[in-house]
Amino acid sequence: KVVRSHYEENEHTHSTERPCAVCPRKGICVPKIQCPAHIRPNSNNPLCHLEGTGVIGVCCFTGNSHAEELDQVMRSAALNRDDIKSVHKHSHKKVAELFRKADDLLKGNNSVVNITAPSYGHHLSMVTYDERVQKLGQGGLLNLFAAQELKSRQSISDDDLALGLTDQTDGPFCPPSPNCPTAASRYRSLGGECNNGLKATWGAINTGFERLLPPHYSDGIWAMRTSVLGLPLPSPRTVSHSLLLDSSHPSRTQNLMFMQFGQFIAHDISAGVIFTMGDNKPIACCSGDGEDPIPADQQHWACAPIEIGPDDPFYGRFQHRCINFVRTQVAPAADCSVGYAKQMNGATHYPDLSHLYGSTSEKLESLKAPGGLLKVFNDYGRDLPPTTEREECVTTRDGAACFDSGDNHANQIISLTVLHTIWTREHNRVARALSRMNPIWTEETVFMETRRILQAEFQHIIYNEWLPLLLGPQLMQLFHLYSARGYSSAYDPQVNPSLTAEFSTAAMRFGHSIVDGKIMIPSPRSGEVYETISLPEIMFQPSRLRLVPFLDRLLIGLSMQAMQSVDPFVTEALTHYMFRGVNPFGLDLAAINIQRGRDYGVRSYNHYRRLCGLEPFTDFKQYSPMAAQRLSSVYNSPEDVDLWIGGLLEKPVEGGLVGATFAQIIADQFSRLKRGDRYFYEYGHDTNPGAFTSSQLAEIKKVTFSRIICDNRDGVEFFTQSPNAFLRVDLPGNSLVPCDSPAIPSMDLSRFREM
Ligand code: HEM
Ligand SMILES: [Ca+2]
Repeated sequence: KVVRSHYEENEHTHSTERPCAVCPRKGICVPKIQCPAHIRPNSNNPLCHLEGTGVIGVCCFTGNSHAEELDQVMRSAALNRDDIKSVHKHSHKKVAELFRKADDLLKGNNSVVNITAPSYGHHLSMVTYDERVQKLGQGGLLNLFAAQELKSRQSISDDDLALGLTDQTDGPFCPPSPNCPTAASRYRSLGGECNNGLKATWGAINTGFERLLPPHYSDGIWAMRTSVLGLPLPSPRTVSHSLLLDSSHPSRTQNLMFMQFGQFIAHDISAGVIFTMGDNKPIACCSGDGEDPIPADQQHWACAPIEIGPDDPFYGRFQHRCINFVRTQVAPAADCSVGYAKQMNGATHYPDLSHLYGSTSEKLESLKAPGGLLKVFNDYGRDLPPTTEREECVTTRDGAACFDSGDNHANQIISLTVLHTIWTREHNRVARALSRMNPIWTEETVFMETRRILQAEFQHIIYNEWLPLLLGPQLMQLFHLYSARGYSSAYDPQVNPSLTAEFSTAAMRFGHSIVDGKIMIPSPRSGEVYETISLPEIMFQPSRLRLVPFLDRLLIGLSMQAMQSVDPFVTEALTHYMFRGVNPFGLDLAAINIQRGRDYGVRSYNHYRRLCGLEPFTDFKQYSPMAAQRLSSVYNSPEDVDLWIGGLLEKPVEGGLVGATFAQIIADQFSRLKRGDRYFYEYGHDTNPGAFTSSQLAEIKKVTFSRIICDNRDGVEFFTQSPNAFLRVDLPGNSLVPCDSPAIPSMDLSRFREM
């Protein structure tokens, strides 16, 4: 039988008979993206057939994961000791100088973002209160400047740098190693450390994003990318307003709950940590409200403000020439090595509900209530998340409320706050049931067992319900993402679960295209819209949650309203008005996404096409005529196109929502998060120290998101729910049914009674 590769039309026709089905030299046949080393010059990775699919992959010799293993072998000569010593000294001096300069800036009155400015909302979406970050961030810079200095002394080559210098373990800063218990804990650690028996920091909070491909920094280390033609890249704001229009294209299948759940997943696993002034104050890079960039010699060194052209169709009206943008902190490598910048993730990389429970014991303690419960704000008989005194909501007038969460970002948009509410209630529901069944358990046991069950429910919903709708059946199968029948045996201790820069700055941000600028709140009288809320009105303004019928109405509204499609159309709520508060303008999230990709040193779009085995677009004409015309009006070369933009222009994969490049970056990420997580809910006792019994696992696998909604909403006006919570209710087979319908099964918690 002759099969044609679906990845690369002209590549190769060959037979599924041996030897194509078998890799030489103990190579493993994997999708191309899982073997980044295959695109290196001189690499010789034979093509092969992926098991059972006829799809073409490559024979990979680098452990079926990152390019890392090979990098170590390829590292050239060791560095001279004296050289290193003087480099360390230089680096300490430079960091001390920078921080002194930043302190001086604080004395002026122009350096901190005003609390009423839209950029303050941006800051609140990213700020971390983890005290360890300050020192780690400085350490990251120390090691970074050491790399810069070594390079300027010509002690290391560009190739060495691109390969990450992973065996050079002599940077000026060494992060503290985690203290792992000798016997593995039954529960995940709060910060994600000690998951991998040998690599204790893999997937932990405050560690770096890994990457699929070596970075594109213009100095090889941290400076932001320029055009391949040596010119500056177009301003991200120009790209945004020239390419991304606001026009409604509702999805024919998915509802807004799919969107909202996506953001909820994103907040669990991905949270870039940006630089701040002392005391966590937001750095200002523009003067006033955004009139102009602050002159370079007076700017904070972490500033990379986005320039707005004088003829900007929106910001021009306000004579604005600048959008505030602060760069992401750099994480020191666990092995103290020096090298190019890897940005710091302020969330545990695993989907473990860290945004619900917090990632430090101090935070967790502040969220716990007696009886193994999570604290709530009991609002006239309804449980809402606990309120916070921190200034992070737009109004503080009487009756307003602002809520706490594990990650401090739950108020960003009210539909996100609603999901935090639902999961808080689910914790307390399960905890009460466990505690009734197991009266001898301590409060702590009740709490930790409940957390373990909720983490499993959440993972099950992601892999069983959410991802298949995003990626379509073929990639789900190719990347082994479907749930197993019983236990899964996919764990691989060689796989680094860490998020990739490409996933966080581009592929997973497909979600910004599916946001609708308005949320329709239905009235209990069927078919009528009671209220249409414009999105910027509910950013950092969650007080509506206190209105008794609101939570139920929003939940049903999210399931009835279509989400937007993944395409180059993004709502103005995000591109003009994000976090506007009381201002006539807000921020442009699209421009921020593009700048963030450049901040992380993510390569241009074509590199990832090649990585996925797709033909690169070397001529703008290879895009659709409309896109080609717009792209060529802003970019100097097709090799410059930003990954997030290129990805949004692709047409969706069969049965999924995103195009081939995003789909593969996302599939690769969730495959790592499964294979590289010893505590993944489907693993048995041979792998997982907190494994479920097979009958418990079978109960967990009955859980759907519709069940979680049914069990935890108020049930005041609406009593029905669609079986698939992420699909439109007008699809055949998904119309609203009562919550006790067999179409929405429940897990039997009696399986969790201790014998
Ligand atoms: C509901 C409206 C949403 C708003 C207002 C919003 C806003 C934001 C903001 C302000 C950032 C930080 C940008 C930066 O400085 O780099 C961000 C990052 C991000 N967003 Fe959204 N977002 C929304 C929905 C979504 C959805 C639906 C998804 C996914 C399905 C998503 C995925 C992400 C990801 C992956 C990041 C990167 C997080 C990080 O590592 O820092 N967002 N978003
Ligand atoms: Ca997490």
